[in-house]
Amino acid sequence: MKKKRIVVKIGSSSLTNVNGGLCLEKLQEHVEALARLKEAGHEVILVSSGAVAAGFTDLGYAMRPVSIVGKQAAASVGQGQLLQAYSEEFKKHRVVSAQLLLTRQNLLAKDLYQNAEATLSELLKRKVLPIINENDSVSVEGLTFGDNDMLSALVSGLVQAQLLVILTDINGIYRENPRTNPNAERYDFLSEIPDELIEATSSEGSELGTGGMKSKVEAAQTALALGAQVFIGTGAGSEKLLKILEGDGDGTYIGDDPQATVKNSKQWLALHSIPLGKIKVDNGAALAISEQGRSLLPVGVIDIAGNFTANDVVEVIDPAGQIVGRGQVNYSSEELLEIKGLCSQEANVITKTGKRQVVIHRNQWFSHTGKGTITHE
Ligand SMILES: Nc1ncnc2c1ncn2[C@@H]1O[C@H](COP(=O)(O)OP(=O)(O)O)[C@@H](O)[C@H]1O
Ligand SMILES: N[C@@H](CCC(=O)OP(=O)(O)O)C(=O)O
Repeated sequence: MKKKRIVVKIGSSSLTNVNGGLCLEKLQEHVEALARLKEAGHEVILVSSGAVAAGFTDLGYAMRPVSIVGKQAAASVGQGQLLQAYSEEFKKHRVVSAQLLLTRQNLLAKDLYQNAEATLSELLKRKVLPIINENDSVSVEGLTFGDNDMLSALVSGLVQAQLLVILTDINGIYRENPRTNPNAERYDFLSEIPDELIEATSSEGSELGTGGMKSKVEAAQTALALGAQVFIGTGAGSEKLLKILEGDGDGTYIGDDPQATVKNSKQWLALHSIPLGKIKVDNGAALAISEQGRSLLPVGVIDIAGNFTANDVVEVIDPAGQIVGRGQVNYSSEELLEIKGLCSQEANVITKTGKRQVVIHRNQWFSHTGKGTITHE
C-alpha cells in the first residue's frame, strides 16, 4: 500500500473516564494503533483532545467546567497529564513524540502560519510523531478553533495529509442522533458533505466532548476541500487504524480517492487571514479574477473601504456587494484611491513605477465558494 500522511484526531470521550480523569487503558490502545501505523511506514500526526476532561477532577470540579476560566485551568492540569502519558507510552514503541499547542492567533499572521508548517514538516522529516492540541489555557474567547474537530481539519490542510481519521465514541455519522433515535441508519460512505447535512446534524455530544457530530461533519467538509479523505468512527485494538486505512473501519468514509491538495498560501488566505478592508470591483473584474484566473488591475476597481497597507488582506466584493474572494493587496488604501478605475498607463503616471499595475496578483488570491471553505485553482 502507498505510504500516506495521516492525521488522526482523538476525542475526549475516547481518552477519559465517564466522570472525568485520564483513562490510561484507552490511551494505551490508541498509542499502540498509532505506533502500528507508523511501523507500516505512514507519517502520522495526532490531534488529541482530552486536556479539560482529564484535568477537571484533580482541580476539584465534580463535572466538566462550563466557565472559560474553569476550562482553561482544567486544561492546564490535564494537558500535562495527557502529554506525560503519551510520551511514556510512545517511548515503549520506540516512537519519539512532540507537543505542539496552537491557538488561532498563532495562525493569523502569514509568517506565524509558515512557522507552524515548518516545525511540523521538520518533525515529520525526523520521523517524530507530533501531538497537537489547542492551547486552551491561553486561548482568547471568540478567537478559538471552536473545537478540535475543526483544528484537525486545518492541520490536515497544513500538512497536506491524504487522510483525516476522526476517532470518537460512535461508529460513524447517523441520519439522526442515535441517542434520540436508536433506529437511525448510518451513512457508510459519503462522496461529499453537502451544507444540508451539516444543518441536519446535531451538535449534542457526549458528556465530555464538545460539538457532537455536527462539528465533525463540518470539519470533514473543510478537510475534503483541502484534499484529504475523511473517516469518522471508532475501532478497537492495535490494528484498528490499519483496518481503517484498508477500508475495513467501523464508521463513515467520506470522499472519493485522491483529492487535489491546496497550496498552503491559499489555505492561509482562505481560512486564517483576517481581511482589513474591502475593494469593490466591476462585474468584468469579478469574472476575470474568480473564473478566469486573472490578477486584479486598477481599471476594475470601483471603490475602497477601510484603511489598509500594502500586503494586507482585503475582501473583494462585486457591485451587488457579494463576496468574490480575498487576496493580499499590493497597495495601501490611500494609493488605491488614487489609481482606482485607471488603466495601467494612467496608473503609472501616478505611481511612477513603470511597471504593470497589479492590485492583487492571482497567486495571492482566493475565490470565495459560498461554502465557507475553499476552491481549487
Ligand atoms: N447524527 C449523528 N450521528 C452520530 N452521532 C451523533 C449524531 N448526532 C449527535 N451525535 C452524538 O455525537 C457524539 C460524539 O461527539 P462528541 O461527544 O463531541 O465526541 P468527541 O469527544 O469524540 O469529539 C456521539 O456520542 C453522539 O451521541
Ligand atoms: N482542546 C480541548 C478539546 C475540545 C474538543 O474539541 O473536545 P472533543 O469534542 O472531545 O474533541 C481539550 O483538550 O480538552
